[in-house]
Amino acid sequence: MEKLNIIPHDHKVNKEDRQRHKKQKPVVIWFTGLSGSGKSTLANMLEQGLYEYGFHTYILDGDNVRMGLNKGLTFSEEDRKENIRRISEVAKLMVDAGLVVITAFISPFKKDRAMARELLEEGEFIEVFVDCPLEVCEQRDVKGLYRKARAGEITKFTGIDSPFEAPENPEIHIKTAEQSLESSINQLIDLVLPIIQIKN
Ligand SMILES: Nc1ncnc2c1ncn2[C@@H]1O[C@H](COP(=O)(O)OS(=O)(=O)O)[C@@H](OP(=O)(O)O)[C@H]1O
Ligand SMILES: Nc1ncnc2c1ncn2[C@@H]1O[C@H](COP(=O)(O)OP(=O)(O)O)[C@@H](O)[C@H]1O
Repeated sequence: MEKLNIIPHDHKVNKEDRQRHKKQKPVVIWFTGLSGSGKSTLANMLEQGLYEYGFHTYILDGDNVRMGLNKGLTFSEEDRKENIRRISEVAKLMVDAGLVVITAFISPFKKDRAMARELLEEGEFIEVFVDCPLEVCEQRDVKGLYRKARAGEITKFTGIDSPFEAPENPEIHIKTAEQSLESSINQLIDLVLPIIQIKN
């Protein structure tokens, strides 16, 4: 491979400076779960809650990523991997900028989530398993996509003809078919706040 002469710069203002400035510990809160499990709903409510507490946050989700940065990527295993790789690199930059980053992607493959975790430093990757049985997601069918997938109008749909590999040891586990929305968001806020607060 051709050698690229890329030599990283040492910047005067570093990650620790930005962290002190924003008075928060930057992390990635990584939601994973089936379509319709509740990722976007919980990500939005979490961001709203953290915003009201004064934290600096940013949500990365399908709307701002698959229509922009990752436009053109499909739902093949290879493209999903590339989707997650780019999202992880962007999330890492945002952590470096001092933000609390919330990502809401199906991210169905364990090895891709492991790659995202490995890009970050110890304690910076908080995996949230938004756990909901396929039958319930299918009943919710928020976007009508399960019906289309069952009818064969969409192929490689996660849970139908494409796998979802559930996390084994997520930092946070939410069962959205068993818990109310209120209990789910309270659980999230209670677990996330102590992680991102910096004691003076
Ligand atoms: N084939 C197939 N499989 C799964 N999902 C599909 C598919 N086609 C379109 N959609 C819609 O795209 C959203 C998932 O995109 P993601 O970027 O999160 O997927 S992945 O992480 O790359 O697997 C997903 O959004 P959510 O419902 O919010 O999860 C779907 O609305
Ligand atoms: N405990 C819960 N947590 C999150 N969503 C829930 C819960 N109970 C019911 N729901 C509903 O499930 C649906 C989840 O949709 P959405 O957030 O778009 O899922 P995803 O982003 O994973 O595709 C919403 O209509 C939401 O109101």
